[in-house]
Amino acid sequence: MQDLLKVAMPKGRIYKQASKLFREAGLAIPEDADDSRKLIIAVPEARMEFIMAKPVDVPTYVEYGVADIGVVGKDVLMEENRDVYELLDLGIARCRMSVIGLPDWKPVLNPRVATKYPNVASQYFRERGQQVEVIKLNGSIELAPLIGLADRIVDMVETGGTIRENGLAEHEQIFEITSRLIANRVSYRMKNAAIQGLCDRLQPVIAAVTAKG
Ligand SMILES: Nc1ncnc2c1ncn2[C@@H]1O[C@H](COP(=O)(O)OP(=O)(O)OP(=O)(O)O)[C@@H](O)[C@H]1O
Ligand SMILES: O=P(O)(O)OC[C@H]1O[C@H](OP(=O)(O)OP(=O)(O)O)[C@H](O)[C@@H]1O
Repeated sequence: MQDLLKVAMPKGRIYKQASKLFREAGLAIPEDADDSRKLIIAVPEARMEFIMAKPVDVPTYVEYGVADIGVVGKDVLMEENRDVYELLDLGIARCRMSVIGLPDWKPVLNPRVATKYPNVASQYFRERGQQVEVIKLNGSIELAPLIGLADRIVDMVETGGTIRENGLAEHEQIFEITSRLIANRVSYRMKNAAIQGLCDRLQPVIAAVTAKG
């Protein structure tokens, strides 16, 4: 019998898109899992078990091997820098990471940059030879330039609605972001048939979705 795969699934905005993709790949993901508060969801027909995680924790579960594979945004992967394999670009939860500020922003010496992504932001400005003070926040990042905590922010932009409604401007686009399928290094060897089988089922679905735009 095929190995059972423990899958770290992000709760929240990625889950709906990931479960849709898995269903389109022919996996029997129960519909009632979408609105459930259960943290461990058995998906017996697909030989899977979903571990419902906070998105930022997915690479941690996978690195430690308590999940064999996981679904996670590239933003989180870059920030967390965990020792995991990145297997597939799933093409879902598409957005971008950008530098944002007031429209009339002018460069200052040693500016403050607020973000949920201190490692990515520090590296970005370091590579450009710009000295900045990075301030870590956990949400409502757009507040920072509005109330004078920071000169600029590094944050996600999807529809652009949040920056528009708050009178902010997107100064630089840093990366295009999509969600990725990641694997624990040992699981990838020990459960290779099951993991490869999943990738083989997902790939044509991803190609079709990407072709549609
Ligand atoms: N508009 C968006 N803002 C932020 N992230 C987005 C957006 N659209 C897609 N994403 C992707 O979704 C992932 C999860 O988003 P986020 O970190 O906001 O978690 P969430 O689903 O709101 O759950 P939680 O609030 O519990 O962390 C991000 O890491 C990113 O890859
Ligand atoms: O371009 P948009 O479509 O408006 O999406 C971008 C917004 O969505 C995210 O916030 P989220 O909803 O996760 O809230 P939080 O970061 O304040 O928790 C992100 O941090 C931006 O604020």
